[in-house]
Amino acid sequence: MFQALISALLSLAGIGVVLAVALAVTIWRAFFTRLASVPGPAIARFTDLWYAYRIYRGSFEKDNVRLHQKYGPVVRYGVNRFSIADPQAASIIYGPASKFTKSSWYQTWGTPSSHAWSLFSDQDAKRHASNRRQYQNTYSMSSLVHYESYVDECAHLFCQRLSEMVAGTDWSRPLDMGHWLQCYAFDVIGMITYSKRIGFLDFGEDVGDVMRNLGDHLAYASVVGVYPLMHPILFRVRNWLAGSRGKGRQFIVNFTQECMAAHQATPKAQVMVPGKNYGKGEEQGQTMDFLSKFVQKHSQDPAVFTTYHVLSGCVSNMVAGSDTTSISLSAILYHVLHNPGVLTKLRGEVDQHCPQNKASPHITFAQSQGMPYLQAVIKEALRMHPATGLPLERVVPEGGATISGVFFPEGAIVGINSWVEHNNKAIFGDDTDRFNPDRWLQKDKERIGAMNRHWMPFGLGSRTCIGRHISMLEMCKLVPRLVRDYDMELCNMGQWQTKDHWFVKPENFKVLVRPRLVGDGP
Ligand code: HEM
Repeated sequence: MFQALISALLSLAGIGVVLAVALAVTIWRAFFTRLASVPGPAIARFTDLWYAYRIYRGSFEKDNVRLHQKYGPVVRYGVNRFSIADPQAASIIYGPASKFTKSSWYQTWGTPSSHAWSLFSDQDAKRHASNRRQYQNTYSMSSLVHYESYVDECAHLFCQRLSEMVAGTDWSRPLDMGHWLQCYAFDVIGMITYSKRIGFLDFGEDVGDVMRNLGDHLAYASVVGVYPLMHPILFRVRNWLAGSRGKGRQFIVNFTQECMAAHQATPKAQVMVPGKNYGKGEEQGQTMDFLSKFVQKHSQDPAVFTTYHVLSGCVSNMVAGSDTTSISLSAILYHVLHNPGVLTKLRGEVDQHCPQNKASPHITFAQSQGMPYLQAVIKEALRMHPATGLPLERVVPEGGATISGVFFPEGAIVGINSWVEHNNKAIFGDDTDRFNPDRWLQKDKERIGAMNRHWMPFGLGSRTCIGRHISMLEMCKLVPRLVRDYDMELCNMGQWQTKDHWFVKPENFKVLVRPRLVGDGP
């Protein structure tokens, strides 16, 4: 009895000591370290819960811009987390010579095991560089132009579905354009990865619950990433509760494995695109999808390109390749429809370069590259609404770093949010709030060079988006086609609602659509 009492008192004393030490460390960090003078919300000095809560609320891209408007170029948003808005910062943090690595926030984007790396979440810079080299070729622009027919097929089906849905409705039926654009982007990824549409465009719905689980993964990983120590437990508990198919990321991994098994079991789909003239050596049957390329790489060198590389490459496509592109496509359409002057100019350019032709409705990537206004519209929309909306966090390397006049010791987490960078008037001009594609067409080449260096919808440096050429191909082909062949009107002319769980996704992007008759003005 007496012994039990002593041991209980000792345990209590132990807990008390741990709490006291934690409190002392928190107070010391908040008030007595070099970084104590960095301004920000008072509560963020003491706990990262403020940041986790703000992510959960889903509008951190706006919060982040406001923080800098209130506190200046360097802002604290967590105990050891700092957001930077300074033109000099990007090259220090993400530039070619940078030794900054990804922060622990990225851990929740992978499966909790030190061996189960993913290209996006890997914090080990050496391993990442070696793995990235393995994939780089497959994602290069020169490889991707061979996939045009895959994109054409999905663009064709997308337009067919639009026409079917609005046939005879005379503007009366609003379409959930955000959803349909995600169907398009997901089916393109299916075609490129497995030579097979997953079927979103065919059914118009969330085939196999994939979109819902992707959304679940984003919400989970973005919030729990602030406290990654919880990830190994939460990941297992969530999946155990969900049953055999798993939840969030694990569900996507399982779904990917099913797609891979189906691909390996049947010969590659041979779908010919209506209206497309296939040139010599360009037949769709000759284009190798990503999975076939990965499998070939594996059989050539199984020790270097392992079966895990094959799976991980396909999972990356599924997780990173649909929301990002559909959000960017939504942003382009939203801003174009909000600005009738831009629509008129864009349509004029498209009509001139590729007039309507029912026999051959596709717009080639090469044609899209010959339309400077289209390129400026895409760039400006991705400036106004980059798909990712949280700081791209990096850890300050050994020796520390001075950024925007503040010395950050080794281990501090610093990051730039593309929403903040794209809002910087010193880089993009005084009218950053205005959708103005012409800013990319001005004569001042130096200014354009600076804007290009700070345009970061696809990130910057060694961790820049490996899939950006895929999405550019998708956007460059679909946008001019929609503008040329359809009249569209926004249903809610006010601001749209978005949710930022890493990807800043529109929630109510409703559009009225009507096929455009040849010769119609916008
Ligand atoms: C408009 C579309 C897209 C946008 C805006 C976008 C955005 C980004 C950004 C900002 C990053 C860097 C994140 C960071 O530094 O923390 C990134 C990385 C990545 N993206 Fe994309 N992405 C897009 C499309 C795609 C597609 C289509 C794929 C694959 C098919 C893809 C796969 C990846 C992968 C694997 C990474 C990690 C690369 C690495 O760390 O080496 N993305 N993306």
